[in-house]
Amino acid sequence: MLERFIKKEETAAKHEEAFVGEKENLPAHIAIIMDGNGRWAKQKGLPRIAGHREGMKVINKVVREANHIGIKYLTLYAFSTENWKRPKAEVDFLMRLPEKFLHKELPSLKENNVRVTIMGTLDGLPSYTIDAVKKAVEETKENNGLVLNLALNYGSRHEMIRMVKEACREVQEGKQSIEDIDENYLSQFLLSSKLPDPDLLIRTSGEIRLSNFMLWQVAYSEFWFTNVLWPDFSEEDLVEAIRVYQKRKRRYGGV
Ligand SMILES: Cc1cc(N2CCCCCC2)n2ncc(-c3ccc(F)cc3)c2n1
Repeated sequence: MLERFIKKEETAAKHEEAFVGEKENLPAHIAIIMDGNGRWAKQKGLPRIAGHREGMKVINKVVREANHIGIKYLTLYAFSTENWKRPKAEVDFLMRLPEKFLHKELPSLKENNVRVTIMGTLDGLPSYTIDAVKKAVEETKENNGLVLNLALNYGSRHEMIRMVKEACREVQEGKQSIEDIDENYLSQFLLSSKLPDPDLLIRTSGEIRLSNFMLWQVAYSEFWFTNVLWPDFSEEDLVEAIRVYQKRKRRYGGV
């Protein structure tokens, strides 16, 4: 037990050292497309759901490390509107994960002052999934530490259609003129309207695409792609992504 504690402290110290004097240029908001779970399982001759189960375990490590480093917002792409096309058995398994994750992790999230928010459409999700996420949002709403924003039943094009409809409705009701519609006005209708846009987007498993994820919000984000499959993603991978981000943002006194 002591060895594990020492190891954890050494790891934390190492990471802290990596950022000593480099706290500036930290990304306030990191968004992650947690990809590669099915491939991880296939490589090990396991069913796809084993990859999702393993992928869920990684979240806790990443949340803890992000909180430790001082990241303010962490958005994780847990389930897209396109995921409904997967086999029923896989979707049923996935829909149980929010409840499983929160049953196990909510106490430590609360202990670490993490606020849980959900970005997506809860309509159409199973009641046990809705109940679990609503409970987590309610029980962490006063926390002011890391915001863990879970994209659940989320699709950026759905979000943009909703945004346009809201704007049209306000114009129809005379609350807004067409001439005054600008980025700022439309952004208020985003599902992520209470969060700043991601500074850094990470995608695992080597895929180089956005997959209908926060298309409006990542317009000016830095992207960091890694071949690491999500179940193998580690604190060191997160630190590496942040370090690359910091190097890109370093201006050496220039503009
Ligand atoms: C559908 C789904 C899939 C899911 N995977 C595990 C992680 C790898 C990627 C996909 C599979 N995870 N992991 C955590 C959640 C979750 C969602 C909402 C919430 F409030 C708390 C936890 C989750 N939800």
